[in-house]
Amino acid sequence: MHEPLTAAEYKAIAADLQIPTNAFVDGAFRPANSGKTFTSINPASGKPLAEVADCDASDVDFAVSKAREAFDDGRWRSLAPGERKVVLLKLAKLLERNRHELAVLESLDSGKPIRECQTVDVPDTIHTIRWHAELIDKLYDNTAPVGTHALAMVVREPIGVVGCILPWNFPLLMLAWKIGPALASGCSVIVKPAQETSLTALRVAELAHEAGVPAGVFNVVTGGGREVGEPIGIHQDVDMVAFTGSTPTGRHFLRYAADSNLKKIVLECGGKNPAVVLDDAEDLDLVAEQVVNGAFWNMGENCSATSRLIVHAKVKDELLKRIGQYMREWKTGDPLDPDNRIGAMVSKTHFDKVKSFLDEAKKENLTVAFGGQTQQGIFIEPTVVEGVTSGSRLFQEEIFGPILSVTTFNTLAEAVMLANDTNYGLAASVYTGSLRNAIKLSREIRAGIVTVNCFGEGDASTPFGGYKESGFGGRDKSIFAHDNYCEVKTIWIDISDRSVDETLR
Ligand SMILES: NC(=O)C1=CN([C@@H]2O[C@H](COP(=O)(O)OP(=O)(O)OC[C@H]3O[C@@H](n4cnc5c(N)ncnc54)[C@H](O)[C@@H]3O)[C@@H](O)[C@H]2O)C=CC1
Ligand code: BAL
Repeated sequence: MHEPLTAAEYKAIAADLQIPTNAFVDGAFRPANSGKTFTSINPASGKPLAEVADCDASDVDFAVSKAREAFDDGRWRSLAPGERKVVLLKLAKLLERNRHELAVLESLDSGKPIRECQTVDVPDTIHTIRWHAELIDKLYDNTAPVGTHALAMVVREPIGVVGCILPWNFPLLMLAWKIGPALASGCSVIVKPAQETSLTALRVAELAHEAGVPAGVFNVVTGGGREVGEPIGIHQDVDMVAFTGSTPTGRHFLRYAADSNLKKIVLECGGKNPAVVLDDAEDLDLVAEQVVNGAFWNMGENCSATSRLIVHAKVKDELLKRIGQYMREWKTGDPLDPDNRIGAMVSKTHFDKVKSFLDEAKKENLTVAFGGQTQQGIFIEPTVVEGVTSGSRLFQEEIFGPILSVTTFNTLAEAVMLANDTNYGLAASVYTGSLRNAIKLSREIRAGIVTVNCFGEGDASTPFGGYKESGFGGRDKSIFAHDNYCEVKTIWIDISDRSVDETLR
């Protein structure tokens, strides 16, 4: 279904793209109230890709009023779940039909390799929308065990108007992780894409409208964090914010909620994810392949990227040799060429941040085992740095780029201590031939996702989110995500013959 095209075919699609550039509010594209735009850059070429509406608080106010209107009059929330499902499945179909265009737009806007856009970002986006659509007419409400004198119904209701604040590393997929359950549940959404990557969200909103999502239910307001994100965060009429991005920005949203209407906040933030390799790991080739994929997939611009290799001292040299071999398959270059697995960093600002960690490695006299170079433009080669200790910035800080640090240990207790020795707790991988060690480590590592003898993020049916400073308030994906977008209401119906005095007792 998601058959790859050739580089020439992708370039032909790129040349013909109709790029959406205005905000999408109340079922129509609109420029910013101020008429201002910002330039979206193609990170691979450094050239302008589009002039996008640079919205502000007045655009947010308008979008929220339309989203509220749509929520209150019930044009979406009051449909039977099965009716919302039909519309969302139609959206999935339209996404499928436009899959090549969406993949190319995503790649041009973010610098991601097209092979990943085509094989992961777009199909997983479609699958996520389908999964939540298919779930929604199979969820039952409950009755509480209160006895026969009353019927106590416990019902879920859509929470209302939801702000979805998106990052730039998976623009389509993070959109789907938020709007999938939010729209299926009956909420209205105001999506704020990252400024670096606004384009695919606009196209999806247009397709959702075509699929039959009513006007006002799915709005996209483009612009900066301070100009659009903050007004959503402090808005009195936004009931919830679902956020993916950095931990410092996540903290802002907790403050916005505290300073406004105590809106519900769900945060999916950064990670500093370990791959722990024990000396009983059975197949070091498999370990090397998985670690390389975990570290360098999406250029390491991934909150769940494997960024710390914590390896038993006995197997470190052998594993690094094999990692070096697998890294040869990870060519850096033009993201629209499906042979390349490493594209451009998302922006010059982010490139500078990631490069500063290469400089830091030099400053700390660490050994660069592989890579370590930048390439013309804002490309960074996959890099492995050895001898990193827990005090190093490379060990503690989220790099969000293709840099893997290597630290050795000698005992299991030391491995657990190192794995847990950061403020983050999103994901971890454990490589071992012992079932006992796999279970022990999976339990002792404080992270929301632990994979055994593989790297991965689960699938649509598994919750995604972190412990500690990696997350707050709920999980993305799976049936748990629906809880984020719902209030729980108790409806108590007394059917006893008792007097008021008796029922009060
Ligand atoms: N957990 C994750 O998936 C992500 C983590 N990051 C981390 O964050 C670092 C910085 O990247 P950024 O793009 O600056 O991420 P960010 O966390 O600042 O941006 C995420 C979203 O929040 C918005 N935003 C930014 N500042 C805001 C504010 N004060 N109020 C309201 N909304 C605001 C942005 O416009 C964007 O839509 C990266 O180097 C990486 O370490 C970045 C993107 C995704
Ligand atoms: N790995 C998918 C979620 C994220 O990076 O934000």
